[in-house]
Amino acid sequence: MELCNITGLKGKVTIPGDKSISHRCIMFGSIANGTTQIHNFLSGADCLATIRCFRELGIEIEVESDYSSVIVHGKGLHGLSAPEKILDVGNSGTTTRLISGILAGQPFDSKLSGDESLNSRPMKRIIEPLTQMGAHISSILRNGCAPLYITPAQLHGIHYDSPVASAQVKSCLLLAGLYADGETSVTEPSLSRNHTELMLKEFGADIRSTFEIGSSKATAIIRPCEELYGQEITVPGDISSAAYFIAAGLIVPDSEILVENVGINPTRAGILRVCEDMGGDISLLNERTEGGERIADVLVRTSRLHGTTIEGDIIPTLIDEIPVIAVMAAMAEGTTIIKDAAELKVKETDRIETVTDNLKAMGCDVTPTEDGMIINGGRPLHGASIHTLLDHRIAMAFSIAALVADGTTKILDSKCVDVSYPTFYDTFEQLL
Ligand SMILES: O=C(O)C1=C[C@@H](OP(=O)(O)O)[C@@H](O)[C@H](O)C1
Ligand SMILES: C=C(OP(=O)(O)O)C(=O)O
Repeated sequence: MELCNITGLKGKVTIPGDKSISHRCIMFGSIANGTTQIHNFLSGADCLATIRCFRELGIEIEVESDYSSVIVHGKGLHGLSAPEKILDVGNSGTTTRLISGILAGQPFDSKLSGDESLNSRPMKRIIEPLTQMGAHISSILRNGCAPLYITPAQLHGIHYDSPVASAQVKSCLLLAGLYADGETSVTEPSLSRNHTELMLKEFGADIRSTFEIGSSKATAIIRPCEELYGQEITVPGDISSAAYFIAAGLIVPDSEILVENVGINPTRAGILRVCEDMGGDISLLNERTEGGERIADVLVRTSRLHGTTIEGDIIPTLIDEIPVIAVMAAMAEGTTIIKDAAELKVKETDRIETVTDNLKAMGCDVTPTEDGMIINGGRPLHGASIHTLLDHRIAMAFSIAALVADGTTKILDSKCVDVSYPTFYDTFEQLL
């Protein structure tokens, strides 16, 4: 994909369904009794991997040709059947870690494996606590990564003090907790996205959250239950996808964009605070609650941004948006410091490296650090070849950078946007 400098992005865009919520609808619907009807499902490759895995586990999942409606014919907590082949989790960390929690409680063997990037991401973070619960789960190559092999075991409830704020680790253990013989609780250093807690409650699970006063620690507690019940769910637009249009509206000269239908759950919406902190002209319109999730339309106008510091508890609430926040920081006056974000190193790529390498290639003054980066913004960016290394977030973030860079920017392997936002470039054209 080749892109160049433009001005005046005007109009409105509607954001496709949230990736995290779409995954969970399929998973929870599969182990619930009755049907789960999903509207506005995200047809990104990651969520299609989740559908593929649950079909392989014997679940009938009907999809409209445009995925506007998906129906999951759940078979209850104990209704999955043994897969005939290795479960292919593609590029999706969420599929891998959440499904492992469910598979650990099944009376059959399963193996799962993904693409090269997925199979190099750390799985010890779920193998260790699941093993503490009594699960039989191992890394087939003994390198702490997928492919994973899971065999039947009786699970026990544990308390797990997680060293990382990770919704995938938390959700994996909570799902395993559905199959345990007692209460399971997970404490994380600060609250990560809480869709699992909100949605499992709607499905009828006995789950609650507690927060330590005077500390940022958060604990989610689940007790095994008899059954879950199918739901009708409308998936809110994904704030992680909205982020590209929010950033474009703020940094492309003479722009005004209304980004419609954005999920603004506080555990996801850190980017909105950062835009405000950077001096962005951003407002929330038409705020509403649907299916327990807060939603709004986000209006952004071109703004003179300035640098900021992003650190601490806000990091888990914007972890996937850091690549595009870094692009905004490159265009902002002054210095932006991003720290406490070492988790970036274990995403689809090492995003500290991919973001800083590509920003440097465009002429930005940026220094990678152990847990983030320091960006001295305000220098003009120039067109470059962007090495996405097949990371969808890098492709989209640098497509936005291309709009404010001199000359032409070439996004290599731009097709990888399909992972989370297959219609990204089409939506873009609506604003030109
Ligand atoms: O639970 C989820 O749906 C996700 C959790 C986050 O990962 P971690 O749990 O590894 O932080 C995030 O980066 C990912 O895109 C989706
Ligand atoms: C990290 C991401 O996803 P996952 O962990 O599910 O692969 C992402 O979408 O940016």
